[in-house]
Parts: sequence; C-alpha cells; structure tokens
Amino acid sequence: MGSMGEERAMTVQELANVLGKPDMPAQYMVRGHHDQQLAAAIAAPIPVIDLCCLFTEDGAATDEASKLRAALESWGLFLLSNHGVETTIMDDMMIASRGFFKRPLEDKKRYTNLIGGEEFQFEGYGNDQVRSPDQILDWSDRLYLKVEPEDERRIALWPTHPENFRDILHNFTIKCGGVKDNLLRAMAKLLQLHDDDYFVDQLGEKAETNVRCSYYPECPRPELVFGLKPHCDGTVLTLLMVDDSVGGLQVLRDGVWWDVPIVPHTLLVIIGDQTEIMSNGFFKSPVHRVVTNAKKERLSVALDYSVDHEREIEPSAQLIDEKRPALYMKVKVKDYIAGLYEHFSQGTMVIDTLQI
Ligand SMILES: O=C(O)CCC(=O)C(=O)O
Ligand SMILES: [Fe+2]
Repeated sequence: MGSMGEERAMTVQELANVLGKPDMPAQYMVRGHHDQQLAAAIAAPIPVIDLCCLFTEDGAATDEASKLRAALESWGLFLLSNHGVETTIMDDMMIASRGFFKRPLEDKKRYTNLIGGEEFQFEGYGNDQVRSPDQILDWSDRLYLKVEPEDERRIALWPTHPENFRDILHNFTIKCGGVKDNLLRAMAKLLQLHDDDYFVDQLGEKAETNVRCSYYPECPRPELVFGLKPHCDGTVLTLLMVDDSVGGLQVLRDGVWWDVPIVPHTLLVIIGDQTEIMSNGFFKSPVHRVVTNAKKERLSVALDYSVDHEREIEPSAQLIDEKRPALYMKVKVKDYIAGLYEHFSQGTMVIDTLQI
C-alpha cells in the first residue's frame, strides 16, 4: 500500500476485500482530537412521528405537532411513519442500491466520480474528494446523483444495472418529494409563519435534490475507523432509509453519542443547516456520524433537499425580534455548500462561520 494516491484509487469495497487487520491504512484511522469511543452507544429515544396524523383535524394532530416540535428543537432528527411511500417502493430502492454495489467493480467504475481517473466531480460512484494529506478518510463508497431539477439529471451516470435501477430511483424520488413538502408545511405551521408554504417556496424553482446511496463494507478496525465522520447535513433536510438489520448511525446530543434506532419502513428525517438558518436556530441541525461494523456490511439511501444553489438564505424576518435577533448571516447557498465540503474534510462545521 503506497502513496495516498494509490490507496485512494481503490474503493473501500476493494480495500475491505484485501486487508488484514494490521494493514488498515493510517488515513482511515481516527486520530488525537477525535472521540476514540467508536463503540455502540445507547439507543436515542427519538420520537416516531405519524405524518398523516399531523394533518388531521382533531386533538391528535395537536399532540403529534408537539412531538414534532420537541424533536425539531432537540434531536434535530426523528422517524416518520405513515408517510405514504409504499413499502414496496422503499424495498425496491434498497434492493436496487444493494444490487448496484454487488455488481463487479469494472461495471461500477463506468459511473466513477473521477474524470480521467483524477479530477473529482460530485456525481458518480466513488469516495469523497481528498483535499489534504491529513484528511481522515471514511470507510464507505457512495453513488451520488442529482435527481432534481429533473432536466439537470446526468442520466449517463445512472446505473443501467440492476436493470430497473433508474425507474426505481425516479419513483422513489417522486414519492419522497411529496413527503418533504408536507413536512416543510408542518414545520412552517409550528413556527406560525404567515404562509405554510414558506419553506417550500424558499426551495425555489431550481431546488436541488441529490440521492446518496452509501455502502459501508465490513471493517477490520471498527474501533478506529469512521463509516462517515461527524458532520451536519448542509441541506434543508435529508430523508434517509437505513439498513433495516445493521445499525451504525449515531447522533450527538449534549456531548454524548447516541445510536439512532432502526424502525423498518419508517423514514429518518435529519434536519439540515439550511433549515437551522432559515428558522433562526429554532430547529436544530444535528451532528451525526456512522460507525463501522466488523462483521456486517451496511447500506443506506438518502435524498437530500437543498434550496436552489443560486439563491441566498437567511433567518426568516418573521422569526427575528428584539428578544431574538438574527443568529446567522445571509449566505448564498452555493458558497455555503462549497464551505461545507471544505469543513467536512477537516472535521469542522461550516455553520459556525455564519454565527452572528
Ligand atoms: O448512512 C447513514 O445512515 C447516514 C449517512 C449520512 O449521514 C449522510 O450521507 O449524510
Ligand atoms: Fe449526514
């Protein structure tokens, strides 16, 4: 195992196949300033919110809305049931994603995120960009694709195997889009914004949605290696489908890491920085990470929703007054996302740079 370049030319899946325990490349190992405790933690008591119930006309809706508010103000993530995405669509998406990662390497590399084997692009199959020699690498491979705006899809990067991958991803995107809009309306209502469509409108005509199919192979050194290092999602929100048999996602609250529980066929909602900013800090974007597992591989499929990258975001004027001034500066989404990746590679949080 030679230089950084050579190691990075390998996917984590390839590394996992060739490595023995003592051979873990140093770049994957968590060092000094990080919490060394990558073991399983206690299950986080995060609520399960019934999406339909939020829109009924009775007392149950009020109770459900209070649960949602508590989750948004504390954990910044929660599980969503009764969301309307059929279990068959969810299962198909997981199976298609698993099917893709099981394809021979040569086949997957047709969708590589390295142009000419070198120049990094966000879309495609591969790992994160290596920006500095001291960056800690994550034990995961990913297929990352822009799914909306629909006319900006780079269809050549969408796998043709499994054969129905493209159709399934399209259907999953459509179904989840409706869930996202309903959730954003419920959130605007909780903040008593004048218009329930406040957040939906903020997304803009050219709102960007990306899918992240992640694959975390078995890892010979789970106590030292992140599946995905601590980060906040830079989005408005993320809808996540996690592996229903292997855990690994953890959330930080008050300095303690908690395991995020698995409830099959729910969607996990993670609030992103853009919502924290627009809600003037009322809703929290949680720090989360993925730990690895020595015996089992793990998969997840996430859809992340962002405001149009050409637009600016700032705390809603309706949420600012003398008692609570604006907590964040205005920022162009494109610049925010660029900063996010820079900070992510260093293990720091870009939202801290916007605080007033
Ligand atoms: O794989 C997971 O459970 C979480 C992935 C995640 O946090 C991300 O892709 O931002
Ligand atoms: Fe995340």
